[in-house]
Amino acid sequence: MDLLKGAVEKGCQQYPRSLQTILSYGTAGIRMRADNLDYILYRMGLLSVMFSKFRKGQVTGLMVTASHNPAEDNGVKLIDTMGEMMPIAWEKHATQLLNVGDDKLEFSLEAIVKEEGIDINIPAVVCTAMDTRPSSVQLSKAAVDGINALGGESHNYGLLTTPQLHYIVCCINTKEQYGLPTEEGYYSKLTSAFLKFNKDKRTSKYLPGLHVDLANGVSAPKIKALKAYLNDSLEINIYNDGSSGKLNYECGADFVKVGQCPPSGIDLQQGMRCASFDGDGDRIVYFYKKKDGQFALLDGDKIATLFASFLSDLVKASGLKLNLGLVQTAYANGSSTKYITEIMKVPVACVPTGVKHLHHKAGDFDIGVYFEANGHGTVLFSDAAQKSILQQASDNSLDKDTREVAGQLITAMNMINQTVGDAISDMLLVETILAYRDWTCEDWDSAYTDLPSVLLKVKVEDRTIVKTTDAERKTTSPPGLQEAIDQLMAGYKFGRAFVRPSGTEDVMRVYAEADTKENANKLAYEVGLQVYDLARGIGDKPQLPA
Ligand SMILES: CC(=O)N[C@H]1[C@@H](OP(=O)(O)O)O[C@H](CO)[C@@H](O)[C@@H]1O
Repeated sequence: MDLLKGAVEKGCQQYPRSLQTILSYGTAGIRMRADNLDYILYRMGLLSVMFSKFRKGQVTGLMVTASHNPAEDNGVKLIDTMGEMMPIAWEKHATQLLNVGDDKLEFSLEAIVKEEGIDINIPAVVCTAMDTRPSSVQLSKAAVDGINALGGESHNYGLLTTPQLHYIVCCINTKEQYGLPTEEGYYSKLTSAFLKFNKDKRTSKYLPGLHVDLANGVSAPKIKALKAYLNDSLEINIYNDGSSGKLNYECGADFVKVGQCPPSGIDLQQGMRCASFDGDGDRIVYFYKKKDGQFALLDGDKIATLFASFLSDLVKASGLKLNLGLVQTAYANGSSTKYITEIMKVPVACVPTGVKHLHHKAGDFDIGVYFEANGHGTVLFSDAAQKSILQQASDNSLDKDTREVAGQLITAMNMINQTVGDAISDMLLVETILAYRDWTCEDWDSAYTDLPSVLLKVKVEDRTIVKTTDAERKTTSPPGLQEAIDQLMAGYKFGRAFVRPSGTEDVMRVYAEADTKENANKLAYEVGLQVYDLARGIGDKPQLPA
């Protein structure tokens, strides 16, 4: 294993492991806090080469991207696109490889080779990309050094959104069946579908103007590039483009969703249809001002129901027998789940937090729509579904209308980035559906009314003592916590609450919803106090949300 030895020796000299490191493989990839982050990227470079070899030379992707939390300046999120998404089974390797000391690195690599039966002589290819943080340049270099040190071929795509890198990796691995493996290929695939669907649109209520907050992140240059392909069929007004302002600070999807308010920079007026992306372009939420002047959020749940109802109408009209399902997490608003199951009659699955869980589950359906409430999601079409839709569209024995509906499904499929949740692609599909139905935001929002909900964070000594089950909706430890939550929930109309350790921050998250905002706040606060008391809280006790 000279190759391993060489890679380890070189790497440990140039990128020695930091002594102060906190690492975990959480909901969104590797979370890290260290004096020098470079060594982590170097090791991820090594791991992505291993993965490419494991996949018999298929291309792997490595995205250097920041946390959605602007307060965590020293925290970095690293997403391994690994073709589609890092398989959950490989997370243990990532955690292990990143946590061992320099002296154990070689041993750790050998263990992966052995356990996964990797042929080390197979050539490996890794595509890298990064977001706009100044540190990304240095971090990408370390990743590329790691890739090259293990004999991997690296292709650096520079600045991309996370979903763009996923798309490119997928195009390469499918031998361009999915599209052309370039940024231009990406814009061209998505926008051709958008223009095709919207070419005859005649709307009176829907107006093509959209106001988009880009979180001062990498989507800003990308949306500018996209606009050139849209021929003014969608007017996009850009805010928070990074020319001033800090990444995700007082802007972006997370800020808008959690704070239930517009981002800084947008002076929200009635009649404006707005959207907020997150920093690396994989989440989107919409918002607008209601007639009564209230701020209204159209979050991932609302986007999911919009997509599912649209696709389900098309499937019904096409006569195709395809099972369409929706995947959510415990954070989905109770009203959305009720609406989907009882009114739309679409099956719903609930999985643990983190897009990797939703993505995998969506594969159980012919058409699987998945979204986290925070706006992270997409739609997957099974191979069989794609085949039957394509067949139907070209079956001349069928009437023209039926063939046309199948054609519309194909166009929608081409607009969707099926590799991962993608703010750009989701935005194009939302706009298409609103135009198709000639809907305003109010029309879209009227499907169901969200129950008031609230999110709290509680600091605890050790968040790993809290264990959950039932897709994180119940705790099994510490003893007594679930019983306490059950009792509190019973005291509120439509009361629902759960707690789980965050996978991206060093906190416990508390979620509560109830019939009124005041009750949701009270329930979250009371549950927060129980977490503080029973799970060894530290620092200030939770406060009643304002
Ligand atoms: C309540 C919430 O929004 N949790 C987010 C957040 O994870 P936590 O494990 O809750 O810290 O970040 C993840 C990555 O972006 C995202 O997948 C997830 O939905």
